[in-house]
Amino acid sequence: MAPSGGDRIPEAGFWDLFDVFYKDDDLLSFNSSGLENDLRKFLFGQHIAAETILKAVSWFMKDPDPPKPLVLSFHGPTGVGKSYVTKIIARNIYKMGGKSNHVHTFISDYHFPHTCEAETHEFQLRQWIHGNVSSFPQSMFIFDEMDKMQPRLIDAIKPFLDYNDNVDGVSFNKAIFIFLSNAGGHIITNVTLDFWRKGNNREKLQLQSEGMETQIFKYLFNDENNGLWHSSLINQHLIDHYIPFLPLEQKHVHQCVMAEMVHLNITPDYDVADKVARDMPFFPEEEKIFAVKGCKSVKQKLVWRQI
Ligand SMILES: Nc1ncnc2c1ncn2[C@@H]1O[C@H](COP(=O)(O)OP(=O)(O)OP(=O)(O)O)[C@@H](O)[C@H]1O
Repeated sequence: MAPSGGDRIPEAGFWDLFDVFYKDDDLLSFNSSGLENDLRKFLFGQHIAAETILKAVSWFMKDPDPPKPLVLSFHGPTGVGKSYVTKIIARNIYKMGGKSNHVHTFISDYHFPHTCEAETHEFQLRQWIHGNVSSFPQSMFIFDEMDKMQPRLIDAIKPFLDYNDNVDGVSFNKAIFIFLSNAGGHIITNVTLDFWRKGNNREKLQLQSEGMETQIFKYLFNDENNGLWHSSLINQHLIDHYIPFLPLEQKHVHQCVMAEMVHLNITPDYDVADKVARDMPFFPEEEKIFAVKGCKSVKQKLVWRQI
């Protein structure tokens, strides 16, 4: 009964009815090499994200007494694997992976559409998180379109993210919070493009290259149009890692097509994958180096070819 199932956040107290379902032990014994293998095998073209996520999640999962919950903020253009990687993380933590009752996904526009109901949403969101963590401390909360979230709601979850022994008798220090957004995506794209134009090997691009991490941080700190700016999450340093997802090139889209063929039980065909990848739109106008939609709609293109 997580919001990811398409349900609105229920009335306060509603989750008490489901307490019994949260008693099951859905946790896997965490193994960092399992996560490493999955990231290496299934996540294409995201060496910075893969490395940072592996270190952050492994360190956190192995700590028997973390001082605060793990808070990750994923940034990047569309279709480059931000949501996808949350599933990879989830399946290395929970037996039921992303379908676990302990993985809760909130989509700003869907779950919190009306500013006028902010007070109700704020209350329900707090209740939902508090209730779930009190039943299952290792819960995971994913906030999609975080930059569009009302600052008031972001501030509502702040006490859960901080260095607190407990909030109303519940410790949140074993929970994981992941924020997804396109905020800062243009900075990541520009840095990657500059790097490419200088003839550098993409894999040599690092979090600190061209001050990328600082640039993202500064942008979030200064851009009045994104919800994070208005909240105090950034200046109170409650986010542990800002993780950039790079724009994908044609070879990565090709890898996505090959993976999707396996997923769809189609015999993988390198040439067909090549055609599908080439058919996707690329930018900038002159060089056509990055996929406009990343690996989004690869599945639709493939299915379309099968009809
Ligand atoms: N780097 C990648 N490696 C492997 N598959 C990928 C990658 N990026 C995207 N995909 C595929 O494309 C689909 C769409 O990607 P995803 O939903 O993760 O994009 P996103 O970065 O969250 O985009 P948005 O910002 O628009 O929400 C995924 O389900 C996955 O199948």
